[in-house]
Amino acid sequence: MLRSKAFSLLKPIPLMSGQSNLAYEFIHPAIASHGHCCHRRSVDYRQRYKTHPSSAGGRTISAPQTKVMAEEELPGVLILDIGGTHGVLENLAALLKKHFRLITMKEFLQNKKEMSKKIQSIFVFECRPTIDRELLESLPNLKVIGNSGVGVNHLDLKMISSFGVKVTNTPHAVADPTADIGMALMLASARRLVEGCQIAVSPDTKYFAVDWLGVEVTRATLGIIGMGSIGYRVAQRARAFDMRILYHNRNRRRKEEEEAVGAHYCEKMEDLLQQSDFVMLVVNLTPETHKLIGKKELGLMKPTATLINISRGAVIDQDALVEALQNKVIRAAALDVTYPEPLPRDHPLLKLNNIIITPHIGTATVQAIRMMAEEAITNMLAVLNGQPIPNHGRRRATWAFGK
Ligand SMILES: O=CC(=O)O
Repeated sequence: MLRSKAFSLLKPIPLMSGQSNLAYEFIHPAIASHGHCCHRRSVDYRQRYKTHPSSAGGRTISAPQTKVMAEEELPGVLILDIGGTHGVLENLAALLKKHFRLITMKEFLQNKKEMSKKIQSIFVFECRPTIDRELLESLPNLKVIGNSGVGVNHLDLKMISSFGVKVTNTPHAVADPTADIGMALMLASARRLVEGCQIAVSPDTKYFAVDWLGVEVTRATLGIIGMGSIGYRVAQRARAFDMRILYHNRNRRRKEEEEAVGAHYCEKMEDLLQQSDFVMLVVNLTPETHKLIGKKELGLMKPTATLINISRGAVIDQDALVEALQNKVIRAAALDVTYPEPLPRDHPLLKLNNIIITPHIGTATVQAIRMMAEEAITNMLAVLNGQPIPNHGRRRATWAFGK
């Protein structure tokens, strides 16, 4: 019961006009002024949630309890990689501060003896920083690492778990914006949007659209590899384009879920590759999915097909992709992820004209950054309070690795 109430905190609730909460601080003024976009209600977790239900917009929400803790009593969170010059990231720190005593890496290194005892959690923003054995050895009270983002391939889960530390991620916050980027890449590649922009601003005004024709997404076949919450959101969007939707996944979705988006299951990935006009990769990076798409798989795709990757770069064998694009084995590729990130400026992928590359921006939205932080905070506090992680263990589970 508590679990479902706590999870309801994660669902979008329309922001009321005049509502003063943290969610509001995180919205770009241009969006906030319209007052119609959906955001989750921000809750002060210093007020422990022994909850009573109330209703907002037909949904049950949990009202926080009253006790507010002093800063010194708050659990310490070490923050990694909150850099940048944007107000959004400062707001992120402000959001964490409402629930934790914030300790920056600089502060920790300056006063290791005192700080190391206070740190009970680590907040990881962006997937770049690594957490090594040495850091873990110096934090005797560490209980949880809250990863802000769904992919945790940058963390050594086995090593972290051996310290009795849990790792949580944020699949709910990332699903919609990442699915949006998948659709954006598919449409941009199909209609050669980037080339179009370049031509429109080039000094040569005599151009003919017939020289760079695109292909249509509407009624084409989309093959989704990886039908987790992001893949499913892609299918929901693709349905609006009357696309024929195929999917391949370790586990087949329930019949009602397939029917709701009109998706057909391909037990064999090969069948999906052979039939699809657009193949979208939405899997987690694991040893099983490392270089899942190589020369053989690219060879199975139609010469008119486009490969889109919104998961992790290493899911594709990039050398094989370069060769396939150079030899027109497939029509085009559109990647939000590569390895490494960014690619070296002389990388052969950057020299091709049948590719679009974006710099890993699947969750780079004002809303997603805030929602990821809130989801991570909810997870970290659940672990620290000895409570179940909201929605953990369901199909679209928040991961919680470790003992
Ligand atoms: O790449 C983004 C994420 O892992 O959420």
